Amino acid sequence: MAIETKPEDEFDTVFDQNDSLELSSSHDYGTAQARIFKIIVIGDSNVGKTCLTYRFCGGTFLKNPEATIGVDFRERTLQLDGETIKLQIWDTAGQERFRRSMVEHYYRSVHAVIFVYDVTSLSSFESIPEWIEECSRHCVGPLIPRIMVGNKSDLRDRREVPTTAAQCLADSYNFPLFETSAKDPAEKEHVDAIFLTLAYRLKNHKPLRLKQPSESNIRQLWNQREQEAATCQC
Ligand SMILES: Nc1nc2c(ncn2[C@@H]2O[C@H](COP(=O)(O)OP(=O)(O)OP(=O)(O)O)[C@@H](O)[C@H]2O)c(=O)[nH]1
Ligand SMILES: [Mg+2]
Repeated sequence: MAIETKPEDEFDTVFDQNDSLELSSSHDYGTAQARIFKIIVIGDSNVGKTCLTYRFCGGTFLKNPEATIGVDFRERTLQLDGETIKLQIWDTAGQERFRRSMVEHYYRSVHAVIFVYDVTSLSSFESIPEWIEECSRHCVGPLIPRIMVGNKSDLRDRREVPTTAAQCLADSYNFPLFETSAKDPAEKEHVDAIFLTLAYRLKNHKPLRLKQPSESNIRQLWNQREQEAATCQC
């Protein structure tokens, strides 16, 4: 899957400009006023991180996604209370072999973290504490907003993780919990709401400006990612 450095091109075609949540596409990409926030999305492989971030940034369900190698970047610009906020979303690889060399990059200067599990996979839910630990090991401070998302709620007959258990875990960490589906079009606004929750929190609590990653930084990550893909035995 190609790295996405300029997703705004596709925003123009897929976003509903009359969105009731007052989200805008990226016509104002690059404006000096925009505050930029880096959000990383982590969790086991196959839980739907790519589909969730694609749903939020691209507006549709991504059919036949490939396993993420290293990281894919997505972006969406929002107008919140008259302010332009740019969410720079790092869709990370769940597979250890595809993420190993990138982990340091993920956590550097992160503003918020989304932990994703699959409600039809108990093991992905049981991994959440390990992902939280990894986050702490990389010095992500307690003031960095974190949320937990149980994806694939459309697969009602295959559910393995009860909401009560998930709520219990989320409460123990003091994280908000969302259950949703990247696939179900009826959940589109709910997916938006997850990211909006973070955006509002960041907007109200984070005055700092994140420097836009330079083309050369992105190129460096991309090269690293391609090297990994080339040496992969599968
Ligand atoms: N039914 C259903 N399937 C989903 C949903 N989200 C993702 N999927 C499917 O789950 C599989 C994995 O989705 P991805 O988004 O690639 O998962 P990922 O977490 O990015 O995986 P890695 O990149 O390997 O870490 C794909 O077959 C998707 O079609 C959902 O909400 N409902
Ligand atoms: Mg992925």
